[in-house]
Amino acid sequence: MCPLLFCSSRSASQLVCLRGCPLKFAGTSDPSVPRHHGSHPAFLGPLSLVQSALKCCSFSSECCSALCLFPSRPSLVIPPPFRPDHHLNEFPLLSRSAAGAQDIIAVMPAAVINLNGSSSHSPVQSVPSHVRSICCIGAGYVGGPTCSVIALKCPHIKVTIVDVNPVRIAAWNSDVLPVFEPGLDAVVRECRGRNLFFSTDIDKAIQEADLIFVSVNTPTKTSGVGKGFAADLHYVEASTRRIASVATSSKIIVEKSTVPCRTAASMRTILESNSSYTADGTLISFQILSNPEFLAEGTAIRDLMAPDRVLIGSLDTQQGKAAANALSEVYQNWVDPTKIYQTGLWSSELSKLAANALLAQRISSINSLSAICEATGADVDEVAHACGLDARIGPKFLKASVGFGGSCFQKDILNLVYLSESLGLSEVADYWHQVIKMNEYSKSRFARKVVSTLFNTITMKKIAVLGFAFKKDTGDTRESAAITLCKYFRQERAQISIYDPKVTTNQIMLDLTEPGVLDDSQAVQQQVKIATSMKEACEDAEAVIICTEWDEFRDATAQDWDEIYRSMKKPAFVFDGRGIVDAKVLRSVGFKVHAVGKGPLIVDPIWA
Ligand SMILES: NC(=O)C1=CN([C@@H]2O[C@H](COP(=O)(O)OP(=O)(O)OC[C@H]3O[C@@H](n4cnc5c(N)ncnc54)[C@H](O)[C@@H]3O)[C@@H](O)[C@H]2O)C=CC1
Ligand SMILES: O=C(O)[C@H]1O[C@H](OP(=O)(O)OP(=O)(O)OC[C@H]2O[C@@H](n3ccc(=O)[nH]c3=O)[C@H](O)[C@@H]2O)[C@H](O)[C@@H](O)[C@@H]1O
Repeated sequence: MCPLLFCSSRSASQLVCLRGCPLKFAGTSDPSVPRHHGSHPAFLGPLSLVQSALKCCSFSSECCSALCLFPSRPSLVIPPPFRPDHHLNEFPLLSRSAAGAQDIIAVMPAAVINLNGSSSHSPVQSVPSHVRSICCIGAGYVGGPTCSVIALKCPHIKVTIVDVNPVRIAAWNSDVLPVFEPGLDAVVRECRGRNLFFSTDIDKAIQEADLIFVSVNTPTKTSGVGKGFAADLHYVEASTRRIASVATSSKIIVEKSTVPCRTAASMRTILESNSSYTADGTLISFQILSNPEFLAEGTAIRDLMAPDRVLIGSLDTQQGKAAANALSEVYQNWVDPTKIYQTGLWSSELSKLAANALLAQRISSINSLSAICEATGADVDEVAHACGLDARIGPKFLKASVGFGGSCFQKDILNLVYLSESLGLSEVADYWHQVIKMNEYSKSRFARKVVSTLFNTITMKKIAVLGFAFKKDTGDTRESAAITLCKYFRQERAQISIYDPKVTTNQIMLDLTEPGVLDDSQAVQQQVKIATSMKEACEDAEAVIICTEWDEFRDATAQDWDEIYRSMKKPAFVFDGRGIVDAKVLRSVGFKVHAVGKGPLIVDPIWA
């Protein structure tokens, strides 16, 4: 006899198994069995029994369509959509075994959800066609500035930015914002308290919102499958599950985080598998959009105010398009409609990875050429300019450097490499991986040049590092080339003095300490000193290393450099990793200068 209980539809008295076995149904009088739309479960029992019953019974859309899980609390009812054509493995809760062996599973005779996400039985609440309230999950470098600008440009929309990190939220509510970004303070000052709010009350903000941006971090995985390459999506999944569990009305969910191609499908499965009903019994629904962010740090406000394009990916369905139009309407408050490009979901997701890969590829390309320039006497700036004059190539993003940094280029390319490998496209994976390898090479080549030039040893020598952020006009140090260089100098047992106008001492110390290495933080304290000015950093140093292109380094006068030169040990070297100083001026002051991508004959004869 089949051990599972079946209740044919709304009557607890008609007890019969789908295979016709006689059954007794004990569950319906049990107060812990939830009622859903007034219905009793079609199946009820522990997970393993439900699974075996699902295997042995043929399903019909009339009798059961949704699955409920109520492990410990009867109130935790999570009814995912179930299509009659679903294979058992597609049954989200069962295949991912969100349920434990002892959990009781009920299959409810509820709505039949078809492929388009609409219900053929229960009424479904559509997502809003106009946005009056926005929630942004993730108050980071992207969520904060992006939604602050939306609040500025859309005073009729209430924008609430939420985060699990109370310290971050407190900072957003203070006079010292957690993100340094030119122009951001003014935007936040104008909108905060008007239609812009920062909060840790995530559930309330979710419930109030018509549209939710998911703008959480998606770092490279550091363990498990795909370690070192794949994106860690657990923050995205946690946010999605939270939305599903607390939403009380239909919503547009927008992927703002950079994610691997087809992540929207996973989010959709989670949301649909866990969606609930409104107070009046209508099934709530979600439309998922991809709206990747293309802002660059340091110019975020400018990029957000006047974006090259706004990309919105949606499902090619009526509901999908309607949701995309609702988001487009938000942007049209300040963005020209011709700049808003609507695509399919997967194209939009992939375009973000592709754009970053193509940008980083240009930098690795010019950096590879800078090595040839240094070996031949060519000047990389001249080469870049000459190439960039070709309209097909264009002049931007061809500035040779010590190597690119930032939180995204490396992680997104590694993600693309992983995606290509997973698709069996190993040649494609190798191709993009080379962009990262070239970047690593650029950093190590530069570091080796410093050591070899300083007579093959920097042990106990003072090295001044100017700039620690990964680029100017940001306090962000993620993947900064300065970290790689300083770690290299630490291994060579140099004394390092660092000055950056925006990066805090704590952040620098944290970045330079090897995690898990005993006493390393003390060693860093002894080896690394933080200066409060460029001149202080350079005093008594043997070499100055320019890692970040801050304006104050570029704009230092001949007199400033002369003062620095006089305070340093001789010979005094400058290694310009950003190509920002005038080598001729510095040489006239007395420095030996090495600039990335400048041949020795042009810069200085010391390496000839
Ligand atoms: N930083 C940048 O310039 C750009 C980043 N992106 C992408 O945007 C996404 C976010 O990046 P960032 O803002 O730089 O990251 P971030 O690390 O600065 O901020 C992410 C925030 O999300 C919060 N968070 C994580 N899980 C949460 C949850 N379940 N509930 C509530 N809050 C949660 C974290 O506490 C953190 O404050 C990433 O996918 C990134 O690739 C895209 C374009 C530019
Ligand atoms: O997805 C992201 O996170 C973002 O990544 C980059 O923005 P970001 O990393 O903030 O800054 P970039 O200006 O792109 O600079 C990245 C790194 O490349 C270096 N770079 C840039 C340009 C160049 O010509 N040469 C060069 O070495 C910069 O100094 C920096 O270290 C992209 O430019 C953004 O469009 C994208 O949204």
